[in-house]
Amino acid sequence: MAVSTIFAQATAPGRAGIAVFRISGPQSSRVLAKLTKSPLPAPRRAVRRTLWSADGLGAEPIDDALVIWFPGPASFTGEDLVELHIHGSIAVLSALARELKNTYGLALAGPGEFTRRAFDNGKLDLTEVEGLADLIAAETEAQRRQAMRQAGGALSRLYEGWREKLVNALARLEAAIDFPDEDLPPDLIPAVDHAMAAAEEAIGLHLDDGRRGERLRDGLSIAILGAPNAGKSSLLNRLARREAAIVSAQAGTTRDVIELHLDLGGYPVTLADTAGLRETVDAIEAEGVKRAFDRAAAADLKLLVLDGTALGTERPLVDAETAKLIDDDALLVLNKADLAKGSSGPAMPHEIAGHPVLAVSALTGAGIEQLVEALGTVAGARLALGTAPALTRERHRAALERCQAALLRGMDAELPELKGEDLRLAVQALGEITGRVDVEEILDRIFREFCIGK
Ligand SMILES: Nc1nc2c(ncn2[C@@H]2O[C@H](COP(=O)(O)OP(=O)(O)OP(=O)(O)O)[C@@H](O)[C@H]2O)c(=O)[nH]1
Ligand SMILES: [K+]
Ligand SMILES: [Mg+2]
Repeated sequence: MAVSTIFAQATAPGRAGIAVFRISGPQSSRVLAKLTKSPLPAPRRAVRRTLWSADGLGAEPIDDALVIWFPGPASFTGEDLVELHIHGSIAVLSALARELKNTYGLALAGPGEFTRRAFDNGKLDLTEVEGLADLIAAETEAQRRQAMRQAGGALSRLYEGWREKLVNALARLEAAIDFPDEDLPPDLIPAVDHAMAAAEEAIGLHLDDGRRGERLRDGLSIAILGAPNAGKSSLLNRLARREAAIVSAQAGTTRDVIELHLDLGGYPVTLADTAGLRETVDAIEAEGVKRAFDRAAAADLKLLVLDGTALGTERPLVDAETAKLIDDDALLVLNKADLAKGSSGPAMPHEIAGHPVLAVSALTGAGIEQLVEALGTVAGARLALGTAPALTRERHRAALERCQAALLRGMDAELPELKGEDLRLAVQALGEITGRVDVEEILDRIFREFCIGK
């Protein structure tokens, strides 16, 4: 089937100084020459050209543009490709789109179609495609760095490296099975087992990373929890620097979980305000409290807000419901320090139940800087990029777990045929991650180099 030539606006919709159109496919050069009424410019050089409309009665200029000609395969898609940098007005954009469709019969690209073509033409593998998608979606510095690594092939090299070693082991094993009469080295099976064990160990270490790569993509989830009126919503607003949640003196104000995203020192964080924890007969509030506990269980970090005005009174500083949530993933915050800290008042505690406590005032902003710093430290510790590339997607995790299981089975298998089958499944699972799957092709290549006197 003939490959179609597609076009799309590469920049975001709406009015802008400049917008970029991309055209990819076999018709690209013809369209560019006709559209500019000029010969093709030198490859990969930006040149200024008038774009002409051939639509309607007489020729008419559409826009004054910068055009770049990328002959395939040295282009993003691997096909002949053209970039048109035009003025980003709605009228120019629609005039050009109309021209490309009506005069040249080009098809508007579907979502991801340019990248799909890049993948089909071997310009990117699947992890690189995903890295590119993450780079485009990156909101914080750490996300950008992780995405850049992956788009640059760091994960691809890691997984392909493991796969290549396993394919080699598989080729040797298959040779032993297919040519049993030949004199094969006696240490062949142990060597295959050794290769499987080494890969299994490396994959195990990679899987056991506290999900930091996946967390970095999603953001660290922090839940703000505590008794009614402790000042949770006030704290959320203070951290967000806007009035995101309703604050009132009435206990039981917040019902729904209110979520917002923050950039904490380059790390993405999802902050959730929740209903005040208490036993209640109000059905709606009770549902809110249930959701708060659910959120507490799902959160990476719990920010437990205590009401500092309870200091030096009969009221307990830590209420029974909040006490249930104190564990290693909890950070205690003593709010309303502005009220609690009088010259005659009781001293602020620095720890409760062995957990450090930060004194803050959501009202005045006192202590908030220290709190942000503490949260940033936690986010950094949980999300920071290590030297080895991190696992970033559930899809990869699932395939790696399948690979690992196959390796463990295969290492135990007595029969070489069964060992080989598991090894083949392990190789297959790794190949699915990058999308470079064809085992047979690699086996053929390796077999050809195999010298068994045949
Ligand atoms: N003085 C003082 N008042 C505060 C502070 N933080 C919150 N408040 C007040 O405490 C009351 C309750 O604040 P909220 O932020 O609504 O408390 P909450 O924990 O979200 O309450 P619920 O949603 O009902 O559980 C409001 O009147 C706030 O103005 C603080 O740091 N200092
Ligand atoms: K309240
Ligand atoms: Mg609230």
